[in-house]
Amino acid sequence: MASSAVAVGAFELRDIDEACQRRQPIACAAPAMQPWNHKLKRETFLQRSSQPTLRESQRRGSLKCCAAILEGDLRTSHHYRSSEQRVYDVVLKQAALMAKKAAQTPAETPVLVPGGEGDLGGLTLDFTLQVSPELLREAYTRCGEVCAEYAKTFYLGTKLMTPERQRAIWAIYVWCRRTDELVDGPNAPHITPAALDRWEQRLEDIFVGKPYDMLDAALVDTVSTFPVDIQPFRDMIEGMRMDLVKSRYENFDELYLYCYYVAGTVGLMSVPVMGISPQSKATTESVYNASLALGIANQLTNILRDVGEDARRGRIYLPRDELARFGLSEDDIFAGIVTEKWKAFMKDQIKRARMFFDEAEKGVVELDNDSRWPVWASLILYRQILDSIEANDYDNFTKRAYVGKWKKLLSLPVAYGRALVRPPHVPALTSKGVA
Ligand SMILES: CC(C)=CCC/C(C)=C/CC/C(C)=C/CC/C(C)=C/COP(=O)(O)OP(=O)(O)O
Repeated sequence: MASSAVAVGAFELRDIDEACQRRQPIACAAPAMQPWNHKLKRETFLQRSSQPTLRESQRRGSLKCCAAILEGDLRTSHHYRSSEQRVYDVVLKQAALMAKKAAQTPAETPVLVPGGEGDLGGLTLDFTLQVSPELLREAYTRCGEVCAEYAKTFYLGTKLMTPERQRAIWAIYVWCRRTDELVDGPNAPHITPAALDRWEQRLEDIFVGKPYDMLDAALVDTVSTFPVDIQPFRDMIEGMRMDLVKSRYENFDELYLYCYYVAGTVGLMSVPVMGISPQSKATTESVYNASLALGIANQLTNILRDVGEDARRGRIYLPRDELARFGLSEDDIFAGIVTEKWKAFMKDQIKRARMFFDEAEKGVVELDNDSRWPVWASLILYRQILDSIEANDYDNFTKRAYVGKWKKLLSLPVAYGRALVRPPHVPALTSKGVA
């Protein structure tokens, strides 16, 4: 990465790398290095949660940081800036790419695709794939079946989207599911960083039109039809790498990065397919930001629901410094006893998860008409898991919080009603004109 000669203002990356080796920070005028502009409320909360305040030196960054961000490489930039700042740079980049790619004509779907050979943690790949329209249809149908099996409610929601959008969302969902299965599925004990590298190479192939199997072929078609960028996909694989080696989180900054990798990325992948309403006056980046917030909110909720289950696997996805602030230690998590300290800690964590849901809600209204309903449905349902943790009196060690069937069913018309709300600031259009 560092040896390529990409111009960064007055510098080139190779100059940057040399400067970095001399540990020489400088002010950087790269376009991605914009001042941090999240909402004050959120920033204050994050500071409370041991997020460092934004110092001038952080805003200026360093040469290496500029280079890493321009390359979209969170792995390199993490020594210099907070996770939220770094992830926000990805949001800005995705928003800019969406605008740029949306203006271009879509690439042709590849017809004859040379295959390859490889080994993915025991799975041997060997083929040349002929992608005919029938095969593609079959591939998408299979993606839909997988989505229906693992994410029923979300699948039902996608049925309200246009056929092109629903199948694209299924293809993305299936890729995420397969990526997750690498570290969480039956083959997980055999998965090594090298296997993840091969999965990433396979991803790169998908983005140049070379699928290894039918499900990949669906994604090849999706990424050539919609302005979807590869970066969030790469970042999700990075999250899996992180999961292989990391089972403790020192502070919220570390946890935030993990949540971005494994869930915030899904939001960024989905927006280009779901589309922003033509009536929306919101900036693309604010919609991306809301989608990121929904991914983070979902993942934080998932973590809070699964504390006991994760502890039994030796994992604690809770900020260690915040536990300490409430007088709690690792041993308390493993002991799994609901104490007053635990309840106070949980209240604080639930509050933060709800703040991310609140931020996400502001963006749903800006999505295209037929995309709002499934997003509202999944948001309302997942948010209710937090209520259920409260209803369980914060016992997430021995009880799994869930949303009952009737509550789930009731959420669907509520979501539908909310989805009817159009983006603000624009008069509602009727068949006779402006109402
Ligand atoms: C809000 C705006 C503007 C757009 C929406 C963009 C989207 C679709 C965001 C959704 C992000 C998302 C679904 C992230 C995945 C988060 C998550 C924790 C999934 C859990 O998956 P499973 O592990 O299958 O869940 P269960 O364990 O609950 O079955």
